[in-house]
Amino acid sequence: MKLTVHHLYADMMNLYGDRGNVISIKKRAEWRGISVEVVDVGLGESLRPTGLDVFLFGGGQDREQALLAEDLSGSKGRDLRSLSEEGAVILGVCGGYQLMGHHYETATGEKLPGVGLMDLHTEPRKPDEPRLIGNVLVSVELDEKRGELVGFENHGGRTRLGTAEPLGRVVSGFGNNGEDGTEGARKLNTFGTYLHGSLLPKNPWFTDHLIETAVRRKDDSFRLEPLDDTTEVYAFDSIASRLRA
Ligand SMILES: NC(=O)CC[C@H](N)C(=O)O
Repeated sequence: MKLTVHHLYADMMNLYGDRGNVISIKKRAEWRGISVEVVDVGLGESLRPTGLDVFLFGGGQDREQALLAEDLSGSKGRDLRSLSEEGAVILGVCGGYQLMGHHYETATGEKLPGVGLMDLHTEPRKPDEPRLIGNVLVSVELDEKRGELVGFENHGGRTRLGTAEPLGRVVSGFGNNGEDGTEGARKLNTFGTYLHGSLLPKNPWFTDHLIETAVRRKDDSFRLEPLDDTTEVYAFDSIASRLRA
């Protein structure tokens, strides 16, 4: 069994160690005997799904996002929309997440078109509003699983959800816009979130959910064996306990 991790714009979208998400998926899959190939997909390059895939899209600043918006406006965006509708596993963080909606309006008022994977859009912060920065704790219900995610957010944009479901509810921090208590978004197996950190190393249950979902598109009975997550749980708890206090 071989899982392909498609790392979108690896060299441009890697704020706050988002590359850690790629490493986390790779290691946790390999520790269960699944071999993993990581494929970087840069500007002008097409997606080549294999049927057992995870697509990862990290965060970046407005400057990078403008370059990507153009790259995503053609066949790559169309391919991502079909993959998302088929139930492929796609995760976007912050700048990547913002481009998964209908549009992102930058701090200077440039309206960048998004891929439209989910019904949401992102507005710029108003001149008197701060950037939303800090550690975040989010409670999440995913199918039959209920859990929490910790991460670090740093964004000016305010995301407003249309019909897209939130990924979770903010326990501490700001989330999508600092107002409505929602964090991230989800449609089928497409996920967007403001949580850097990087996210997946500190939230192993969510990493496993992504791996398991990707494999179960081929083999419905597939289950991951548990791992010893002492280190990951320690990393999670050291932040979550402070945020709950
Ligand atoms: N951290 C990020 O990915 C930044 C995203 C976006 N440029 C914003 O500030 O809203």
